[in-house]
Amino acid sequence: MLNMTLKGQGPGPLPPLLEQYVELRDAYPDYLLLFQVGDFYETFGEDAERFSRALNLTLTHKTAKDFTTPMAGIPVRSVDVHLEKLLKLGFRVAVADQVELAEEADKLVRREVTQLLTPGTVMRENLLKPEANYLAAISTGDGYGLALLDISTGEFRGSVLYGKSTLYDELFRFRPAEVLLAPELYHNQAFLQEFQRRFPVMLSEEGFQGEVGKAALQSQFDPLPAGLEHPALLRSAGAVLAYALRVQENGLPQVRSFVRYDPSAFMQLSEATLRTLEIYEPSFVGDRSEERTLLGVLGLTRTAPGRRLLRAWLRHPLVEEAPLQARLDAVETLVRDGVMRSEVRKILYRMHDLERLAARLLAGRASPRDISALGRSLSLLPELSERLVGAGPLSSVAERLPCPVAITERIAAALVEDPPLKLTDGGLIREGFDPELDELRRRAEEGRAWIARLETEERDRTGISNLKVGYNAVFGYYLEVTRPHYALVPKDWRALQTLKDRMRFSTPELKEQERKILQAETEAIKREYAVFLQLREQITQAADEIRQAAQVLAELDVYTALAEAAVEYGYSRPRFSHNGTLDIVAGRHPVVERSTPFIPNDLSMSPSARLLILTGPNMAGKSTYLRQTALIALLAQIGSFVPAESATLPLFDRIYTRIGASDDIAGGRSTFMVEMEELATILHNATAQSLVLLDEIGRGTSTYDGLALAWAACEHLHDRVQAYTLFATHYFELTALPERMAAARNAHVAAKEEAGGLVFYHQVLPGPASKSYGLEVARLAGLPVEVLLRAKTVMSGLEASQKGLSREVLEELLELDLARTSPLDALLFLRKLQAMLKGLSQEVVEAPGA
Ligand SMILES: Nc1ncnc2c1ncn2[C@@H]1O[C@H](COP(=O)(O)OP(=O)(O)OP(=O)(O)O)[C@@H](O)[C@H]1O
Repeated sequence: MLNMTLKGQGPGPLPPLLEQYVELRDAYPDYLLLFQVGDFYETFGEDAERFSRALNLTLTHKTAKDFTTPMAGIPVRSVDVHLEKLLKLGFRVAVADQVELAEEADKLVRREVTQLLTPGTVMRENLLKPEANYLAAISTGDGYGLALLDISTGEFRGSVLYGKSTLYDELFRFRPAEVLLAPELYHNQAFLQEFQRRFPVMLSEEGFQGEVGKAALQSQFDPLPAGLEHPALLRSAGAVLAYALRVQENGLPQVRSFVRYDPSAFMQLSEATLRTLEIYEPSFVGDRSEERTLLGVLGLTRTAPGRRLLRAWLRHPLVEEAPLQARLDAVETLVRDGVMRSEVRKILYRMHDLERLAARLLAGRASPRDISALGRSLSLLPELSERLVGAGPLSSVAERLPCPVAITERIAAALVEDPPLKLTDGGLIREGFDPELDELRRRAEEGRAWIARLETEERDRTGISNLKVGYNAVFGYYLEVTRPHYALVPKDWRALQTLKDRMRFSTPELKEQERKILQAETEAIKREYAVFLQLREQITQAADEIRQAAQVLAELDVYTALAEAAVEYGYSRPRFSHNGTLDIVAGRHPVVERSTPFIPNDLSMSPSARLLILTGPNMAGKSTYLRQTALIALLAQIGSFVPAESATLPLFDRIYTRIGASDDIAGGRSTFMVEMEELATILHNATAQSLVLLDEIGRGTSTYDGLALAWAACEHLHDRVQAYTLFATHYFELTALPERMAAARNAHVAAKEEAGGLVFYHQVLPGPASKSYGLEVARLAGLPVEVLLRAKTVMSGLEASQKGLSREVLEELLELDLARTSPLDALLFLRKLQAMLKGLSQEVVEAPGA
């Protein structure tokens, strides 16, 4: 239903311009309408207020007779910068352009919505980052159906996920730019709130209406792709497609297939793990620089598809050895052959984003520049292929790399070196490519030559020594004569224009030549357009080959980047053990070592030594040690070399981390609650093939609760789950675990108190730490001396009071006068003491198994 109102004031009716605005705005209720008025895109009323707030623009007012309303606008020429910001802020934008020229001053020109833009369906290159840009849809019914579509490449995939946390983990890996929620989720307040908190992106329930999804799928695919049998997945895939088709009215020919994938076929990494390991972004909120992330260190790819693929590999590490060894073989070849590596990297550097070029080609949106870039990129393939042939494991890459020579040559023959952006301006097709075009150009050239000759010929004929032939847009070609020569002007010249000291003339022959030139030029432009479309059509036939080339190149790019990192940072090839041995010699943290001189550390584990209790002062490097172990395992399982002198690892099915405080105040969950929820997930889901890293579990609650929980969690992981567990803790009581558990070991990070204060060695050694250095670290951090002294006193008090409790018992004993105690009294007294001790032991350490 239309809502023909606009926030404003005044008794009068809406002026016609605003009426037109409101009509268009109401036709796209969920979009911010940018309404072209001459050189500006304007917004009015509430939208103007929203728009100006979002982009920090000045809010003005549109005032007409008896009516005034808020107005905010941006210049048409800088619209892209603003669109980018709006999309990032999660706006959907409809752009309404003037579609006719304003002939009379007060006539209302026609305007139409010419573009719809939403964060998840952007196709225009200048509004996209190199990373994948996903639109996701989620629905329910025997699990969650998750569909993901990146229309900039045509990637379309989906999965069925069981459990909300699995869904969140998966979404966190893909980071969609926009999400469509089925009504049952969109109208579930609790779900919606939680979802919005986790994924602050554009959300709506669009695409799920009635049968639109099914219809969209049927129009896109015939028959429906396999994998869409699951009802929830079918609904989500339909919704994504229907929504994208609504925005991209010319269809989505680049979307040619659907892949259903199973996340359990890959190593599982929870959202918390991806965050704490700082794979994509630093967890420290004040620092958003990518350098502090794994991707920042490893991201030495040279092409956009390579960059996307590396992200995809990090998202889904493998759990099978054979494909990992194949990746590692490829990386190793490039590690060993530095010359080849640098040559390949040089070639890759010159490649354009073939994946997106192919998508634009299929979507009929490739510009002359796109085709030219495509041609230049494809022309590098033979050289690259040649370089890889015979290069051991890389030969298979060369074999899979298509070389569409005919297309490459055709582009080179057809397009000029540096074609214009617009295809309607001409000047894009080379001489000699199309005879008809050549003929038209020859005709225009002939006319121009005739005119060039005219100047000298007419000078000679008339005796006007400074006669000039000129051109302007109003009169076309003219002959120009200055005042002193007016008398020499022939009779048959027609005056066009009189200026102060000169006159301009035309002749029938000149007009005729001009007409010929103009006609030939116009036809040439038309012909060029037709030739270009034909060329584009022919190249589109090769889109699949181009796509395949893009994929193979992306893979090669990732291998080369990983090899470059391996050489640059001194990584080694990991080995996978079959007997469960984990043996890391001189392991390092790949990110921390980039900014600090790093002390490498070893780690040895096996099924018979699978729980490591790690103690040591704060700041010693416990978390770093835990994280580096996880990162080494993760890198090994994407097929990368690892930061260690040598590393042998089992293939892990999951990596779980519970490191660092992460509270969720907005979500109403305390630090402790978040910690316990994450611990619960780990204890429920970890297996004997999982790597579990726990840092100071239980510190968010009272010491005894915390210790008891930590103890019980360790026992569970050791006895039941039997996962590889690294447990960093400040509870010294836990160092007693190895005495009770066969596969538990102690290790500590060395530090020593010296005259100048605490010295950290960052060295991991066997056995428990000797003492806690909490107060010492607090002193290093600059706590006021009074507070430190008081803390010391309190600590001695606490220690004494722990002992004191048992002293209470002793004092009772001492006070007992044995001479006056009957046997019955003695018995009763003993019972009292026992009760006291029982109360005490319950309160202090009721260590399980103690
Ligand atoms: N092996 C190492 N070599 C060099 N520097 C290190 C090493 N390990 C840690 N560090 C440095 O020490 C700092 C503290 O490390 P980390 O946070 O791992 O300590 P921690 O023992 O977990 O402390 P806390 O118990 O307070 O959490 C890091 O920021 C890092 O710069």
